[in-house]
Amino acid sequence: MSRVGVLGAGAWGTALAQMLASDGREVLIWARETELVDEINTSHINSLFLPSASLAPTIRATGDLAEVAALDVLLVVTPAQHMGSVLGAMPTHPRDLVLCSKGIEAGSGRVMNEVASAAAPGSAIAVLSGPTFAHEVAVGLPTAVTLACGGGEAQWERLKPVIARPAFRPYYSDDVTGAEIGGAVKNVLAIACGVVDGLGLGQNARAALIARGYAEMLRFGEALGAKAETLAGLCGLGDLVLTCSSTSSRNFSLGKALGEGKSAADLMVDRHTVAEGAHTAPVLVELAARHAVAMPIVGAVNDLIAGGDPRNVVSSLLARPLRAEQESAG
Ligand SMILES: NC(=O)C1=CN([C@@H]2O[C@H](COP(=O)(O)OP(=O)(O)OC[C@H]3O[C@@H](n4cnc5c(N)ncnc54)[C@H](O)[C@@H]3O)[C@@H](O)[C@H]2O)C=CC1
Ligand SMILES: O=C(CO)COP(=O)(O)O
Repeated sequence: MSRVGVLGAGAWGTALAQMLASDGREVLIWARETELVDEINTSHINSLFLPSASLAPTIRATGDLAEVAALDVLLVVTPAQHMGSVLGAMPTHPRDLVLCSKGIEAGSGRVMNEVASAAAPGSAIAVLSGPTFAHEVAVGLPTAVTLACGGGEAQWERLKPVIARPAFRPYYSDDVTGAEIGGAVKNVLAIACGVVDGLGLGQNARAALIARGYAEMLRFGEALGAKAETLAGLCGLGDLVLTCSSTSSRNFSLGKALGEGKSAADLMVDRHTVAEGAHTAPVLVELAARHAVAMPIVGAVNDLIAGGDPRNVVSSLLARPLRAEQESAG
């Protein structure tokens, strides 16, 4: 049986470890925080990032990257901005890396599979993404995800018995780029939907924003070589609908607080959980410009993160010239 582990003991890494351990198998999880290693091993809880879950006794935590490097399959669940440094600090890498983080690396503009391929050139890379709030997965509520395998069907055959559980259904895809873009872009759009909620603009506005945001996701994906049908699936539209309609989303909640008038700087300082969309928005604006893709909603979120007034930003969006719904200029 493949030896499996998780890199990163935030809410999502911990929930994935719990999901993997639900059939009694042993799961190793790497935690950056020493106190978390001790707590998971002795009290079987993660009070820092997923306090609601009572963890399976077959989950063992380690702070030693060499231990997780020796596994067969490693789910990589660090925040997007730290994936390169954590993978780079590992002495070797497992045969299969399954990337579960959602974001784009600031500065380089690299999507996660580019970051991972550069840090671990010998590993086969897959991307796991879909509608998956950590606290629901941790208690065994059902969901389904896209498992996009850069190693094609041979990798899918290796990974599906390791990852599938009765309440956790992976669907195969060969479109790694599409799976990554869905997760990265929806985080930014979730901030926008939170702003609409915080400003009290109504449910019509939110639905319109989801549809127009999805059009931005499709245009951007197409420019980077993603398949439209991937973005219409679990990792795109599925995750967009979830994250854009719930205060369980950190991105949505961040947007809601911005819409309610809190300052972006205050909201970002001292966060101990990650709202990836705030880090993705600036780099996504740069990439969209580089590829000549119109992404006005992403641009508006970027303006808000930079300190713009939500009412002015929404007014500017609403004042854009009227055009055909399917026009590529957005
Ligand atoms: N929480 C969720 O429901 C889901 C999260 N994700 C994605 O999973 C990724 C991780 O998110 P969460 O587990 O929710 O994180 P979290 O917000 O629960 O925890 C923060 C994590 O960041 C780590 N961290 C902080 N500074 C670091 C550094 N300098 N180097 C390396 N790691 C550092 C902490 O150790 C901790 O694991 C994100 O990309 C997120 O978008 C994806 C699906 C669901
Ligand atoms: O990606 C997620 C659910 O699929 C989690 O969203 P947040 O990071 O906004 O909480």
